[in-house]
Amino acid sequence: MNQLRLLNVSKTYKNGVKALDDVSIEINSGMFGLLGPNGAGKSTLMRTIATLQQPDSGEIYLDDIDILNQKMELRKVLGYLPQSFGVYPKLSAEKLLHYFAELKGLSNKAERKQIVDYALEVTNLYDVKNKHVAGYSGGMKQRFGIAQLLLNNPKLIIVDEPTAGLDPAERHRFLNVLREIGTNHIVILSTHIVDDVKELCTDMAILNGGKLLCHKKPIDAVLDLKDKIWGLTIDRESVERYESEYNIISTNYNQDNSLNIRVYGETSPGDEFMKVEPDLSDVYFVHLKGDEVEATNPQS
Ligand SMILES: Nc1ncnc2c1ncn2[C@@H]1O[C@H](COP(=O)(O)OP(=O)(O)OP(=O)(O)O)[C@@H](O)[C@H]1O
Repeated sequence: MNQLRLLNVSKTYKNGVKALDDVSIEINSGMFGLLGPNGAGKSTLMRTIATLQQPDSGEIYLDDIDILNQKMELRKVLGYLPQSFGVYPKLSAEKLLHYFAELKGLSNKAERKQIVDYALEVTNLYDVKNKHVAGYSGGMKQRFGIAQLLLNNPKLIIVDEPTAGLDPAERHRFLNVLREIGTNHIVILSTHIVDDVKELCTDMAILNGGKLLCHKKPIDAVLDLKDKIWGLTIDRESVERYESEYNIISTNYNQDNSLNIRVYGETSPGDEFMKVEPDLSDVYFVHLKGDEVEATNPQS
C-alpha cells in the first residue's frame, strides 16, 4: 500500500498569485479526485508533486521518497499525463511504445513485448496498435498517454484534467481505463468535472484559491449533506428575488420558462421547498460557496 503525503505546501507566483496555500493531505492507493474550478491551483499542485516545479515551502513524500529532495527517485516511479502533450511522429502505437520502452532501458525483447502488450490491452488500444498515433482521435491519444506511462510500472500516476476535451463516449472509455489501473496504484485525477469524480473516485478533495476545502470519500461527503439540500422550481423572473433571499448553491434551467434551484440549509428554508437527495455537485457547490462567503467576511 503506497501513500503520498503533502505537508504545508505553499506556492506564490512572481505576479503575487497564491496558487497553493498551506496544502496538507494524505493520499492512499486507489482513485483520488482533485476537484476545483479553473485557476484553483490543480495544475500547480500536480506539477509540484511530479517534480516539475518547486514550491516555496512544504514537504512531499511518496512512502519514504522525499520528493522535493529526491527528484530522480520519484521520477522512476511516476507516471504523469500533463494537460496537453506533444506531437507524435508517424509511427504505430506499438512501435512507438517499443521505442519508449527501449529508451527506458528494457532491452530484453520478450520482456518489452510483454509490457507493451499489457499497456495496449489495459488502454483498449490493442486493436488499433498498428495505426499511427498521429492519426488517433483526442481520446485515443489520451489513452496512448496512459499506455506510455504504464511502461514505467509507476507507483504514482497523475493525470491532469484528462477528460476536458473528450466527447462523452471517449470520456467514458478513458474513465474505464483509469478505473482499471486505479486498483493497484495511487492515481490522482485533477478535474473540474464533478461527474468524473462521482463515477470514478473512492477519495477526493476540493481545491479553491490554492486552499484545500474538503478531503473526504465522495460517499461520506454526500451523506454529510443529507436533509440539508432543498429544491424548488421557480420561473425565470423570480431568480433575482430568490438569489437575494436564499442561499442558492446551484440552478438548472428547464426547457420551459422555469428553473430548478437548490438551496443549502440545516432546516427548511420555507414551506414551498422540498427536501431533495444530495449529490456530489451539491458537495462541490456548498464548499465553493462557503469559501466565497468566508473570503468576503473573513472574521465571521
Ligand atoms: N507560471 C505562472 N505564473 C503566474 N501565475 C500562474 C502561473 N501558473 C499559474 N498561475 C496562476 O495560478 C493560479 C492557479 O493556476 P493553476 O493552473 O494551477 O490552476 P488550475 O486549477 O490548474 O486551473 P486550470 O483548470 O485553469 O488549469 C491561477 O490564478 C493562474 O493564473
